Amino acid sequence: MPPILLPPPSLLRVASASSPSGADSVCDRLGPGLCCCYSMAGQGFFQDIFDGEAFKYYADGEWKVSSSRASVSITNPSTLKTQFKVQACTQDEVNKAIESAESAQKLWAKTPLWKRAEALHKFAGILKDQKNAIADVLVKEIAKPLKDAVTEVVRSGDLVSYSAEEGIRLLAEGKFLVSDSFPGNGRNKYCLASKIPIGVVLAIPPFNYPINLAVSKIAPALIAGNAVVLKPPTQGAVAALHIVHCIHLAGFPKGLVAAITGKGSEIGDLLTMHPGINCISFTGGDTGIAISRKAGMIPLQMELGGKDCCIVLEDADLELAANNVIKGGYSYSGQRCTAIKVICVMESVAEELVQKIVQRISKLKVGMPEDNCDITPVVSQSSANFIQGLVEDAQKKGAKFHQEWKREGNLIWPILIDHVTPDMRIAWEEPFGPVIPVIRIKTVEEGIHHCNANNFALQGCIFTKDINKAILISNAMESGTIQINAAPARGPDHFPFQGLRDSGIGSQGITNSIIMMTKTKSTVINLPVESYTMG
Ligand SMILES: NC(=O)C1=CN([C@@H]2O[C@H](COP(=O)(O)OP(=O)(O)OC[C@H]3O[C@@H](n4cnc5c(N)ncnc54)[C@H](OP(=O)(O)O)[C@@H]3O)[C@@H](O)[C@H]2O)C=CC1
Ligand SMILES: O=C(O)[C@H](O)COP(=O)(O)O
Repeated sequence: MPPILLPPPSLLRVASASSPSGADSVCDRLGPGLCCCYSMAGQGFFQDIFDGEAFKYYADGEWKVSSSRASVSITNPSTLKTQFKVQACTQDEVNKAIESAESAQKLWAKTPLWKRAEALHKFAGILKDQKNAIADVLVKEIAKPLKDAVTEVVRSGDLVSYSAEEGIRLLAEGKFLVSDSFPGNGRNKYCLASKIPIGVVLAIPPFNYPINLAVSKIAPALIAGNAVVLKPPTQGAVAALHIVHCIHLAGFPKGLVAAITGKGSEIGDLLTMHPGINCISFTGGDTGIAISRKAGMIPLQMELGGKDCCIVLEDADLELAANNVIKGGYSYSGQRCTAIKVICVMESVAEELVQKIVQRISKLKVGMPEDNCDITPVVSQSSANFIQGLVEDAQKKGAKFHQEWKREGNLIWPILIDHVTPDMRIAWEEPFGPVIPVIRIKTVEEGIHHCNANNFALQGCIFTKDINKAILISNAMESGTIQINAAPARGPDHFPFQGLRDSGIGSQGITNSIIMMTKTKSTVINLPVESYTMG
């Protein structure tokens, strides 16, 4: 079926002043059903991945339609209409994809490192060439602001190339050990230890970075000689399928990479408990905790939720702190695990900081992702309802609001909730939305305590001009990463990135991911007599 070509967005939407969401857009006038919204998804370069109704899944080097004849609908968070459909894959299709990945991996493990790197560089190049088409999908699928969507694709291409280069160096090295360093031994044993592939890696990224958090698993896995089975988030699946097409065109061996679509709640256990899976790399919510209890004897890499605590001291640069709260707390409408999720500010400077943040919030552009607004609709109605629940709880318990609560569909206007107390849910829970609580503290220890009392322990940050104090506080904050004088962030993507307690297992970042997706093999040479290499 030829791709449907639609006029550009400007002809489709008429945003009225009162409702920036363009409530009277052509899509609405056309009534319920598949949104007419313009999209480059599955067209031109990507037409092979689309069957005219639903996007295909990818296995054994081919784009396929599921025998289930069923599909999963994906709702555009901005229009609340079905935007895309993907295959609901069957158990048999999952099994076949994993079998094909297992056999392809055996050959891939014998592919020279430079050839693996060459294929990854080719993938990165195609991905970056297609940044606009893929960014357009992110806008429609997860309401990511267009500028951030393009950034995510480019950043992902860079991550793939960096993984290729890092892998060539890292995996070219092993260890050579001699036996006499251990008491009682002479030098008659040589040990050659090297990193070898782990097998088939199951990659499960979340909705908020369906491209970057997919390649952050795929690229390290591939350079390390593994196969990859990708289970993309339902919302974000079409964007993920677009990058899989870039992998397909880069010429990786048939079957080495598979992309299985379907609701995590329906096929998730089949994948995570499958005997053919040798490692799981997961990013998302507490689903990861459930998975860690079901998975077998395999390595797990988990990056879960966060309640990143921002501690502001009396000597802080409050302009800097306020700027970072805006960038670090409200970008992508707070839907980042590393977003600032609670501010603990010394009460002597609290009023001044709050006013600076309030003034900056008033300048944030609220509206649609196509228009590059700062605050766009959150990913789903259930997410918006959850956020509203936390806000209402705080309101009921006496928190002070500096902005009116305002919501239109999934679009939530940014708010700062002040004088938050520990009895309020928002002091502890992760809204994953554009709402930030402020707790006024009398001592730094109160801030550190609040940070450490949470089940989450992903990142945190401190604003102070006293570097010695910053280090001491950072040491006391039990989180995976502490940023000093900047907002939490995962990037740059080669930095180690890890969550403690309920925020994760293991460590990401390109190098740590490559290492985690390998295992060690030792070969010991036993000499008939001791032998010392002489100069
Ligand atoms: N650490 C982080 O970066 C992120 C944290 N989060 C946190 O998680 C919360 C929920 O977000 P959400 O994206 O729904 O996170 P989920 O944990 O529900 O989903 C993450 C991924 O896991 C898949 N999944 C769901 N159930 C299973 C299962 N039983 N077995 C295997 N995979 C499964 C999902 O697929 P499917 O979409 O089909 O369900 C998705 O691909 C957020 O509000 C936030 O608190 C969310 C995103 C990123
Ligand atoms: O899981 C997330 O939300 C991302 O890891 C955050 O990445 P960022 O800090 O680079 O936005």
